[in-house]
Amino acid sequence: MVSGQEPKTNNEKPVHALVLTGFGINCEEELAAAYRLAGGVATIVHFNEVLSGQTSIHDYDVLNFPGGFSFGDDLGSGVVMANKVRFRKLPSGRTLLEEIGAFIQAGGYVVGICNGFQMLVKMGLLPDFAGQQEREVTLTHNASGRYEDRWVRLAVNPNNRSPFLKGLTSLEVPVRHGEGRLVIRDEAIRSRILAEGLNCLTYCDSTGCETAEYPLNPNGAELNCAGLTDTTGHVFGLMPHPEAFLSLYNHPDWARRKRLDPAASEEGDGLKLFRNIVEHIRQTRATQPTEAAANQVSL
Ligand SMILES: NC(=O)CC[C@H](N)C(=O)O
Repeated sequence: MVSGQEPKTNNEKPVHALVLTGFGINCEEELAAAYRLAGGVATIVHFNEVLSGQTSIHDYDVLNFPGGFSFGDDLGSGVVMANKVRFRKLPSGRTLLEEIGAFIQAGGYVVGICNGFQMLVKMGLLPDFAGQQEREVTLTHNASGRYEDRWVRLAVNPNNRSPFLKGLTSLEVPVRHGEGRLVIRDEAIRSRILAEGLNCLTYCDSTGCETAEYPLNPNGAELNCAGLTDTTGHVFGLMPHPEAFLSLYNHPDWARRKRLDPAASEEGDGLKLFRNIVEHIRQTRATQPTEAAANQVSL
C-alpha cells in the first residue's frame, strides 16, 4: 500500500475467522459461509496446519471449532481433539491450549458449535479457563438415549456476556447430536454459572419460557442449558447450529412463513449471531489506531 494511504484505524481491516477442519469435522463450509454472509472473511484450515505451526491462530480474530464427528466420537465426543489441544506441543514449545489462552487475552474470540462446544468443554475452556485440572462440566449422552435431530427454540439470557448474542432475546435453530446433555459437577459450580450469567442460552417453549420438557429441551441438559460463555465473554459454545439457519429457506416451515408474511426478512436467525460478532470486532477496532498510525503520532 502506498504510504499516506495506510488505513488510519484497524476497522478498515476485514474481520477474519479461522475455521478449523479435519478428522471428521463436517460443518466448516456452512460456518465459513456464515462469516462471509455477515461481511467477514473466513479461512478453512486443517487442524494439523495449526498443530504444526504452519498457521498461527494469532493472525485471526475469531477461532472456530465447528460441528461434526471428530474421531468418530471415540472416547466421548470432542475428547480426542480436546486432548490434542491440551497436550500436543506446537513449534513455539507451548500447547495449543496455552496459545488459545494468549489469543483470548489479546482480545481474540473462540467459538465452538456442537462438536466444537464439546471440544471447548472437554479442553476446560468452558465454563472458565482457570488452568483447572478437573473439568467443571461435561456434555454427555442425551437423556432420551438417542441421537436428536430437530429444531429448538432458545431464550437468550439477558445477563449474557457474549457479543454474539447482543440484542437477541430468542432464536430458533436446529440441533443434531447424540451427546448434548450438560452435566455440572457440583452445586457451587452450578450457582456460579447462574450468578455470572454463563448459561447464555436455554431451551424454551413457544412463549419464550425456559423448559425442561422433552423434546423442547432435546437432551435433558441441566439448567436447560444450550450454550455457555466464560466470564470474559470471549469464549462461547453452543449445542445448536446457528450456521445451519442462515436463510429462511433453511427452515422446514419456510413456505408457510413466506405466504403469511411475504415482506419478512429472508435471513435466518442464526445469521444474526455472525453479524453481531463481525460488527462488534469492527467497532472495537474503530477505537484502536493501527500500528502505522500509532507510530506516526509518536514521531
Ligand atoms: N452435529 C454435531 O456436531 C454432533 C456432535 C457429536 N458428534 C454428537 O453427536 O453429539
